[in-house]
This record gives sequence, structure tokens and C-alpha cells, in this order.
Amino acid sequence: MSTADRETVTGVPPGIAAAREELTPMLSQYADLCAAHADALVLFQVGDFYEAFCEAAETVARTCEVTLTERSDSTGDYPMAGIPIDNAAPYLETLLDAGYRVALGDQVEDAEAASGLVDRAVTEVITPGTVVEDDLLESGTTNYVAAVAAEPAGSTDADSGSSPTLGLAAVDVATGECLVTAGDPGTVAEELDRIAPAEVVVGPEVTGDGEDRETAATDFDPAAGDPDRTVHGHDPAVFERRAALDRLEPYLSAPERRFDGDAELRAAGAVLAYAEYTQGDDGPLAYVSRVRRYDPRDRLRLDAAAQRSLELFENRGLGASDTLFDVLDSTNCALGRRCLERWLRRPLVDADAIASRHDAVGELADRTLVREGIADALAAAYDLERLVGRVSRGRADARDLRSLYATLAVVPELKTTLAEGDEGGEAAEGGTPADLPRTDHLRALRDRLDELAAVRDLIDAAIVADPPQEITEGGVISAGFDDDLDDLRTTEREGREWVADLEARERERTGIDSLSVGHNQVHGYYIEVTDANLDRVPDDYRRRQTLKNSERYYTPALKEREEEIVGAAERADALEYERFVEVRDRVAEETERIQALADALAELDALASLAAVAVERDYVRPEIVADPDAGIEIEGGRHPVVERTEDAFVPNDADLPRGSIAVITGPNMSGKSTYMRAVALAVVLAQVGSFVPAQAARLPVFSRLFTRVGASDDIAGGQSTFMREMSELTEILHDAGPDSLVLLDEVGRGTATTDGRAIARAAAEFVHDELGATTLFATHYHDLTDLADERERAFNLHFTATREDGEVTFLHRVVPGASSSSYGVEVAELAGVPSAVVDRSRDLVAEAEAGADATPDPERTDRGVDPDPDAGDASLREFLAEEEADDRPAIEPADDPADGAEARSDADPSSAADPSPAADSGPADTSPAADPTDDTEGGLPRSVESELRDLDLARTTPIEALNALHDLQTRLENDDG
Ligand SMILES: Nc1ncnc2c1ncn2[C@@H]1O[C@H](COP(=O)(O)OP(=O)(O)OP(=O)(O)O)[C@@H](O)[C@H]1O
Repeated sequence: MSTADRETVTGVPPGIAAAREELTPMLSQYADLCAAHADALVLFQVGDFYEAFCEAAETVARTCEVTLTERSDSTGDYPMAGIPIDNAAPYLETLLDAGYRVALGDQVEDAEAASGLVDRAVTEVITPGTVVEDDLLESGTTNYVAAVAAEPAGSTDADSGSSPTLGLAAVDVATGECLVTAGDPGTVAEELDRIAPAEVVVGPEVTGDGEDRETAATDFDPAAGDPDRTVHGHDPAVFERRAALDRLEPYLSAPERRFDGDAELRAAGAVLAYAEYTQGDDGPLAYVSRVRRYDPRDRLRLDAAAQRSLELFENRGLGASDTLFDVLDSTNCALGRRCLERWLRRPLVDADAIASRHDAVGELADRTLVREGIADALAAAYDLERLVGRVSRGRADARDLRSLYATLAVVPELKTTLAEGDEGGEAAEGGTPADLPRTDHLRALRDRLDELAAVRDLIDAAIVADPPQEITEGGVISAGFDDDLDDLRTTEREGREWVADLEARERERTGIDSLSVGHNQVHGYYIEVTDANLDRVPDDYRRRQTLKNSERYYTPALKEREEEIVGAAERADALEYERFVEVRDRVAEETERIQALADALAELDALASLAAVAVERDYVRPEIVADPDAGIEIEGGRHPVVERTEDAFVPNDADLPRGSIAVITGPNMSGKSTYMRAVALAVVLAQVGSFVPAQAARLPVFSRLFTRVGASDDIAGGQSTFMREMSELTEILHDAGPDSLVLLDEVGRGTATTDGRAIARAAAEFVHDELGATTLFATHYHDLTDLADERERAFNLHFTATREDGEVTFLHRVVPGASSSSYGVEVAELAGVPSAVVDRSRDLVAEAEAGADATPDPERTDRGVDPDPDAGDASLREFLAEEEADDRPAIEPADDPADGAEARSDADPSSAADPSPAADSGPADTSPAADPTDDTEGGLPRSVESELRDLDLARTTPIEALNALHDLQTRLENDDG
């Protein structure tokens, strides 16, 4: 749905606005709420339903597929549609998915107590980035709303002398996590991709709508990394410096000194203003207790392209589960899952910090029982961060407090587990409980496991074990917690017992055996006597109700008891609510400690998950080398995701000196991309703190990782335009440096071969000469392999294939050196395409290459590739030629009419330039010159030849090549016929 569509139903619906003078008080109240929340769709509580009216009703009915009804009152007839409040979640989700922000206009006073119109107010604005309802939030995920603000013109960054132009702040409204940073538009765009907020609020200067139009960061698109991201403006006043300072005051002391420049300050102020607005504008959000500033340079920088092409969180080609995150996620609770996600989005760059995590993962990998004990204990933990968020917002119910208790209750167990030796024996662990955990990292983590005994005991003493959902109707507070409450409950209970015994007593007193005592909502308690016994009714009975065959009575004593019971119950319910809120408030006072505990539990779960994966998938601890000149050394490396689905994954080594460029060639589908990604993923995993899928690994610490995946490899992403490819390449060429790892996969593939090849070559040279980045460069442009002869730090790797029983098998093994340039033709040959076509294709490739080589290029006179394509083919073709010597019939149909042509071609490659029509088109013996009507030239029909010429082999997959060749073959056969 377009924004324009949405605008017609947010704000005051036109039908209501038009009838402004005649509105009923209720509609008038509705119109006021709509006007005050003009960017949202207001849902208005009427009893048990949230209603919308006029055009807004039509939208709700259409979007949520609920009935549109007609309402009539003094305003006139107008449409109305509603959703049930007690089952609102699925409808709210539908509205959010359709792109709406939804303002809940709740009744904020007791409808029965209200005199006249019930007071209503917007208690919450539900938006994609600020939902807090568990029903609408995915468990274990973080849901951020972000704000981006611009640095006002003229201010400078004191530290670096450069001028960060944009500030970025993000809040998870459910947990209270708040992050703030700043940087140039590129950095902020990258951080946005990393944080992946569901919603971005942009300041007026950013979009250029405000007074500072000249400072607008016009090339900044907050939705660039994710077109599904909701982006919009908000009240420009909240982006003002003064307003931001005031807003931040309750959240942290001396806010003016806490930020690096105005942009950060404004973004932080604005995001908190927006978060408060969505939570009903009730003032500061107490549970946002940690506003954390960070520097993007403190983490391995991965932009959206890298996250996407390395398939860290999303796999557009395969199922959603085939991602690195899915491989790593063996967490046991939502806290750990979110933590692991954060780690993977922001891997570390500090060698000591990385090694410290490796220590912890190693210890947990060794101590099986401890790891399992942690997993068992944490499986009983609830989402502490969201629970404490609800407690602090005053939205937690008694069940939430019990969940909080259950989570706190695992803490002592965890501490004991961490100090326990495997098999219960210290010997097995090599230490006494006092020495355990063995690593500093786990010891520090254990010390952060705050038992919060007072909070835990308070909840346990106050709240019954299995409380009801409602907190206002009693049954929530445990007996023994409050004397007054106990007295009231005793009065109530004794009263009920007295009534329960009344029947027996009255039967005895009156002699009426059929007399019964009952209760109903309208009349309360009564004594029922059938008509046949009315003459025995005592004098103190007062008539309450006459039924068909009986009369109902009460007595003054019964009435008195009833009043006592009802009074005690009402007061008890109210007192319970009061006590409950007190308990909740006391828990809320410990918000920061609970959040700190949540962090510790989350880390423990994430570490245990990494350890479990390391054990289960046979990962090894990488040695982290802090030396800035160290390169990548991996022995027997595997791709963590592909190895799950490939039965026989072939491990490969990687030895990439720092600043080197490996040019990787090989046929399509031979494993180039998988290899490059496996190397990059080993780096990412190691810097996350994980072990890596390899036999051994020595890795340096990189600070940036760039990927550029060729157009055709990213088609599933729908972003395969050459323009995008080039702009990503531009970013790399601008920003990569010696501390970067760069993956270039078939760069230049998205355009004409000559241009593509030239760009690939120039980019490779630039990366090597100017940037010094450690680079893996997969390409089908074979002539790039001569870079190894020309550049000191360039070398070649290639992938090979074999053939068995006429079938090509990729070995998926990387070996040193360059490989063949014309695999498409090889595959065609193996598939049995007539030799005439194969040979002609080969010649055309050679011609094209010769043409390209003929281009004057003073730097390339010593080109190391033999222009003869056969001579340059070091892998597949030679390998296959040997095999074919033993097994020739398998690749050539016995009656192949092109036998002669192949023999000739093998003997004299130049013969294709002077073809014999007899070889190509059967018995005909006319020459082209002899027959001017003949459509052949060079032995092939012209149309076939021109089609062959137009084939862009570098952009053709084997299947496409086969199909194309099959078409050509059919055409030739038809011509023959
Ligand atoms: N080391 C390996 N062991 C086993 N199977 C592998 C290995 N590497 C790759 N494969 C399999 O081969 C398929 C193709 O690999 P990959 O996409 O890396 O090839 P490629 O050479 O990059 O192809 P293209 O040039 O067409 O992009 C993978 O999807 C995987 O199934």
C-alpha cells in the first residue's frame, strides 16, 4: 500500500471532519484523538471492542477482513468496524503488516463509574519498531526503532577533526536497550543495516525538509539496505538540540557531555521522544536505563551487502533456515538468542576480547556436563529483558512476576553448575570447585550472576504459584503475605462457611426437608421453599422472589452475612491489587540489576551455544594473531552452512598472506564462491568468539569485511543491476584498506564481456596496488590470472573437475595455479555437441581473446597466457583429454558426423578458419564461392554463426550453454535435412 493510501485513513477521517459541527460527544472525542495522532490509525475502545469510524472503518474492515456495519445517531448514518479487544493481536499484526501505525484509544476510567461520556486517551501507539506486545513480537529477536539526525552545519568533531554528519540512535522499546552512534552517511547506512531496525524516524535536516535544507544529506537513504523498513518523519521539534537535552536529562546525567557532537545528541533525544510517544506519552521510560554510545570502529564492520552475500541471517536462494545464524543458534532462551544475534551482527575487533570469548567457549566445549546443565537451567528461563520492561512500564501481570521468579530461581543452580566438576568429580575437571570455572571469562560471568534474592523471595512470598491473568479480581496474592488481607479473606471464608451450613440448620429449624440455600448474581443468597411447605416458613423469613412452584426468602442474619462476605471480598480484591502493584513497583526498583543479570544470562547462553555447536560440528579454536601483518592460514576449512547439506563436503586450505590477492578460476559450479565465503565466514566466526569449521586456523583480526557478488549470483536478491554492482564496488575501492578482507565474486559480469573484463582487471590491480586489502577474487575472465606474473602479492588458485562414465564431476578442491578459460565449450563437448560446433565455438573464443589482446596496452606486453586456448588450458581439458584417450566413445556419439572435423581441428587449430564444408555439413562439396545462394560461411550457416558470436560465454551458465547449443544443433540438423 502506498503512503498516499495510508494518509487518507490516518488523521481525522474525512467523513468525520466534514460533520464536525454535528458530532456526538463520543465521535467528537474520537475526532480529537485522531487529530492528535495524525500519523496513526486510531482504534477507539467502545466496551469490549476497538472501533473505527467512517473511512477509517472501511480501512479496518478491508485490511482485517471484519464486517463493516452502519451506525446511526444524531450525526447521521456512518460506517463502523471493530475488532475484539481480547483477541486484538492478530488484527493489530495485520494492520502493522499493512504499514499502519495504530493508536489505541482506551477507556481510561471505569465505564460504570463515569458520569456521562467515558474518558478515553491514547495509551499506546503501536508501530513496527515499537511494539511491545509479546503476541506481536517474535521471541528471541530484537525490535528496534531508530532515529537519524543531522549534525548542524559548521560544527566539527573534536576528536578526529572530521565532521560526522549524521547521528543514529536506536531503542528496543520492549527491553530498554538504547544505542547511539554517529558517522558519515555511509557509516550510518552501514550501522542501520547492522542494527536492522523495523522503523526509522528521520530528522528534518536529513531529508532536507527543514530549515537546514542546505545541510540535507541527500544521498542518504535510510531504507537502502532494506526496502521493507518503515521510514518516516516525526515532530521536527523533538530533533532540536535543546529539546533533546531536556528529553535526555532523566535518562543519563550531564547529557551535554555524553555525546560526540550534536547529531548523536539529537538522534538520541528524538528516538526517546518517539519511544515515549508510542508508549502513551507518560514521560520517561524508566527501563531505558542504559543509553550506550558506541563507535562503529569498535566492531568488525559488515555492510548490508556482506551480511546478505554471506547469508548471515537471510538466505534468499535456499530456505530461510540455511543461514550462519541458524547453524550457530543452539541457544536455550530468548535472551541468549538475541545476544548471539547481536554478536553476529557486530563481531569483535579486539584480539584479547576475542581470545577471551574463545577461552570461555573452549571451557564449555570441554565440560560437557556443565554445558548441558547450563542448557537445562536456561531452558526454564523466561525473557527477562522483556519481563523487566513490562514490570517497569507498569504493564506486568502476576504471571509475568511469576515468570520473573522462575528465571531468578535458575541463577543459584547455574552458579552451582559452573562450579561443578564433570561426573561430579574434581579429578575429571582437574580442579576443585574453588578453581572453577577455569577461565577468567567464565569466572567473571559467574560473578555477574546476581541472585537478586530479595526480589526472588518477595515475588515467591507475595504471588501465588499459578495466578490468574486478571490482576484486579483477586486470587493473586498468597495467604500469609498481608495480615489485613488475610483477615478479609478469613471473614469472607467464614461467611461462606456459615452460609454453606445454613441449609442444614434451617432444615432442622423448620422441618422442611426440601429447603435449599442458593445464590445468584442478581439477588445474592436466598432460602428456597416449595409452595407445598410455605405454611412452615418462620416469621423471620423475608420474601425475595416468587417463582412458579416456590418462594425465595432471606433472613436478616443471612443478609448481614452476605453483606459481610461481599464487602470483605471487594475490599480483599482491591487490597490484593494494591499489594500487587506495590510488589511490582518494588521489583521495578531493581530494573538495572535485573537488566544486568539478563545480560549475564544472555552471554552465558550464547557462549554455551557456541560451545555446543563447536562440539557437535567439530569446529576448532582458531589462533588469533594480533600482528597487523599476519595473513589467513586455514587448514581443511569448510563452509558452515553448505557442509550441512552436502554429504561429502570437501575441506580446503587457505593461505592468504596479508595484502595478497588470490585470483580464483574454475568452471561454473566448481566451488569458487563457496570457498571464498568459507574463508570470510571463518573470519566472522572467529571474531564473534566462535570456533571455526576447520582442522586448524590461524587468523588475524580484520576491521572491515567487504563483499561484491557478481550480478548473476545475486539475482534472487532482485538487485542484479550493473549499476548496483558498480556502486558496491565503488564503496570497496574507496573504503577498503590493509585491515580489510575483500571478496570479489565475478565482478564485471553484469555488462558486456570486454567492459566487464576491463573493469575486473582494473579493480583487481587497484585493490592490490593501492588498497593492500587481503582479497579473494573469483572470476571467469581467465586473463586475470596473469596478474600473478605481474604483481608481487597476486597468485592464482583454481578448481578442477573430473569425468567418470561420461559425467563431469566437480572435485571442489582448490589447487594452486590458473585454470582453463573455456569451460562452457568443454561442457558442451562432454555433452555430445557435434565437434563442428564445438570447434567453431573454440575458434570464436580464441578470436575474441585475440581481439581483446590486440588492444594496445603497454602494461600487458608480457601477458602470461598463451593465446592458444588449448595451450592455456591447464586443468579440465588436459585432464579430460587423458581420460578421453581411454574412453573416447563415451564423449562422442558413434555416428557423429563431425568426427573428421575434430580430427582436423586437433591436428591444426587454424583449420577452422578454412573449414571444409564436407566436415561440417555432410557430403556437400560446393564451396561458398561456387554457390552464392548458400547461407554458409566458414562451414556454418550464417545465422548459426552470428548466434554463436553473440553468445556471452562469461554470462552463460552450463545449462543455458547446453540449451543454446542444443538449439543450434537442431537448426543445423534441420538444415542438413
Ligand atoms: N568444498 C565443497 N564440497 C562439496 N560441495 C561443494 C563444495 N563447494 C561447493 N560445493 C557445491 O557446489 C555448488 C556450487 O558451488 P559454488 O556456487 O561455490 O560454485 P562456483 O564455482 O562459485 O559457481 P559459479 O561460477 O557458477 O558461481 C555448491 O552449491 C555446493 O553444493
